[in-house]
Amino acid sequence: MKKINVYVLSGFLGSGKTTLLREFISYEKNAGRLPAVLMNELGSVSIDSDAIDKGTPFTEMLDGCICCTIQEKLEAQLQELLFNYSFDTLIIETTGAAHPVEVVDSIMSPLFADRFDFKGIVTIVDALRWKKRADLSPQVLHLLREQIKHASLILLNKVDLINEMESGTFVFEMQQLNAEAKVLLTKHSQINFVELDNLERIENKKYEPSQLNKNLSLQSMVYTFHRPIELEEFEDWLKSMPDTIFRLKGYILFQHSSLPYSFQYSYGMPIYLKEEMKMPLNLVIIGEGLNKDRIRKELGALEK
Ligand SMILES: Nc1nc2c(ncn2[C@@H]2O[C@H](COP(=O)(O)OP(=O)(O)OP(=O)(O)O)[C@@H](O)[C@H]2O)c(=O)[nH]1
Repeated sequence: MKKINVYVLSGFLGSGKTTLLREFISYEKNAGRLPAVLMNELGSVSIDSDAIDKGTPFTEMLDGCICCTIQEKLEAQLQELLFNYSFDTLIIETTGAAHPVEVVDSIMSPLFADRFDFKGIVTIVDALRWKKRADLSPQVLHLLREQIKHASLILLNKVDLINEMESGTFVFEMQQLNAEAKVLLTKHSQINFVELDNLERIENKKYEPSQLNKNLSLQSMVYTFHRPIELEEFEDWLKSMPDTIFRLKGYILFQHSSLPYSFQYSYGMPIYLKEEMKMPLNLVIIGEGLNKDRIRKELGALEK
């Protein structure tokens, strides 16, 4: 039986993993291969699954964060996929808060290691976040470095938001952390996917997941809107948010429109896209040491 090629997409919250995933799925299909997707999301409601078209085998692990049971859950998901579908490529999008090596350990489980050919970890780095990394807590910075260190291919993404000199410096910094991986400069995670055919697995690098998990206090919450809100008031709220809120995504209904907007926010960049149908008005919020009561109160006040 031909083995299934497995790729792990890693990278911090909002770096561009789902953007890459979408293109990767199309590339595989155009090459005549059937891809399957396993998504591991930090939030307890699904937002990114909209990126996957209906014909693609797909399984999702919600709230699958950095807890000690991640491997068990992942193994169950992998088994479910293998049992229910036949496919040629498996793309695993890890939560931005995950250590990619933990995910790789699950793929290597004796339960099905013979079915998989693990190709490597692709790590996407948000260039703007890297530029401002001094603002991050030591734990988050450590996670970012680990994601870079264990990659077979590194995409320094969002280069439209930095200048050329910064790009050069950052590539050098990535290479200092990981001399074996190739570093590509990308916009919207656009790459020549032939790069992925030539990936070489990088192994035997030390990592200490238990220590990482213990100290990292990333949390997520979901706020469900019941009424439309004012765009301007929402933007004021965004500006008042602490820097430790890293990522927002979901659907919001504004007073000026009868249909909701999909909303994405990472590193100071809000993006609104109008939807064509009604969506559940859930907003996923991810950050370090979230003050959930306060956030609920503030968003609640926008609904009045
Ligand atoms: N300016 C700019 N924005 C980008 C680029 N790539 C992605 N984005 C935007 O960044 C946001 C996050 O992108 P995603 O692909 O959803 O990131 P992700 O890593 O999957 O996010 P999580 O799943 O929450 O960790 C989206 O609004 C993208 O449109 C880029 O190269 N430049």
